[in-house]
Amino acid sequence: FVPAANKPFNSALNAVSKKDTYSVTLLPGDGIGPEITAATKVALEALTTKCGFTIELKEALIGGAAIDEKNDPFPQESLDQCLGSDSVLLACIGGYKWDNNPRELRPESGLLKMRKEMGLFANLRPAKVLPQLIDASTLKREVVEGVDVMVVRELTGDVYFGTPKGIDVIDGQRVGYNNMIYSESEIDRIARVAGDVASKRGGKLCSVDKANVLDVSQLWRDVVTQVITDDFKDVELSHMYVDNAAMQLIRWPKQFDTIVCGNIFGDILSDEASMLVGSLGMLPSASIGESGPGVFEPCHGSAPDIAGEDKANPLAMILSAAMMLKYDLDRPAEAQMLEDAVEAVLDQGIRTPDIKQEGDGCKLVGCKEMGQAVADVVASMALN
Ligand SMILES: NC(=O)C1=CN([C@@H]2O[C@H](COP(=O)(O)OP(=O)(O)OC[C@H]3O[C@@H](n4cnc5c(N)ncnc54)[C@H](O)[C@@H]3O)[C@@H](O)[C@H]2O)C=CC1
Ligand SMILES: CC(C)CC(=O)C(=O)O
Ligand SMILES: [Mg+2]
Repeated sequence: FVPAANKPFNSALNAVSKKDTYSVTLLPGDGIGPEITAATKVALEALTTKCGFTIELKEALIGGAAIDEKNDPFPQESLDQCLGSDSVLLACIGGYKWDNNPRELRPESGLLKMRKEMGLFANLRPAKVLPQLIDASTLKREVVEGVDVMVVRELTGDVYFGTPKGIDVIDGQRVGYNNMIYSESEIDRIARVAGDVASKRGGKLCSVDKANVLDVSQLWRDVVTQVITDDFKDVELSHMYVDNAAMQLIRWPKQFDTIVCGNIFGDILSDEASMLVGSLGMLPSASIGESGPGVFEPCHGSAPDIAGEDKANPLAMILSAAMMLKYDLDRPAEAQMLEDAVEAVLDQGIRTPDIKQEGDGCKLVGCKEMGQAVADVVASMALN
């Protein structure tokens, strides 16, 4: 597992070399998924037209949509299609309709299966505060201005996958249990990704755990310490208990550069970090493994409370597409164009409801119009 020196992080991916035509699997999923997918397609199409290359987007089923059609939240044919693509772009899954299904027939099981079967053990969740959105955060301007944190979340272990698990009747009452479990090798590989990410960013890595109470966290701390001190000598490593980290992220987030943590702590802390940025609808992510295509997905869920109302913010998915261009498709310049276009749209004062402030003088738009606005900017950009 050798870090690639020329990459902004150790993707360790079989990233394809730059070419004219790419195949990408598109997983629209549930809730706001189809809406943000449509908006992202419009933006991507403008980009590929402008830059003269092709991304062949082929849809596949995941989540509730797959349950409804195939009685399986991640059918084998979807997995095969993903594995055969250059990359995968996912919207989001889940919804009330499937909440009472047996566990194996819930949308979330499809998402977990996809991550496990594709070996996507590292999830990179950048929370970078854009100057245009400083006032969209519920926190004070001086707290969030300039924040740039990368959460490196382990994605295929922890309580989400540990066994034994279940709900049994013991001594006449129901008892529910899951197992928080990590092997040394699982910790080692995520620590190497985090060390590489940190060394290519600000050089500071904070490992978050609960080693004061949990044995699994003690092992986490021991292995992370060994990997970083032995093999990433330029990285300054610190450790923090997760309860304190949750508080420090709000108190003074600028103390963090790169954070590494297990699956559940990373899930929670990254949603928290989204409010530094202003909205969960702004947070992209990259899910990567040691080989094969990555999956690029917003951090948020299917937002059933606003689904079908053209209110969703598509920028997290559009920024996830930018991460895909950069890390999986060898198109860093085009990724930068998409990111620049998002900022230009925000500069124009265009806002979906989640990032609109009362009296800010900005124009309120829906999901569709936001996607089109990004596409319009891309179409008007000069090529270098
Ligand atoms: N990766 C995925 O597909 C994920 C799926 N889920 C699933 O999503 C469903 C809903 O879960 P929640 O806990 O409500 O989390 P959620 O992330 O879907 O929504 C939380 C809040 O953020 C808002 N929000 C989320 N994305 C937004 C966007 N792009 N634009 C504007 N507002 C946005 C929602 O309206 C809601 O108020 C559940 O079934 C859950 O299991 C949850 C998290 C991740
Ligand atoms: C539905 C969960 C399994 C996923 C989640 O919350 C996430 O990946 O952020
Ligand atoms: Mg989550």
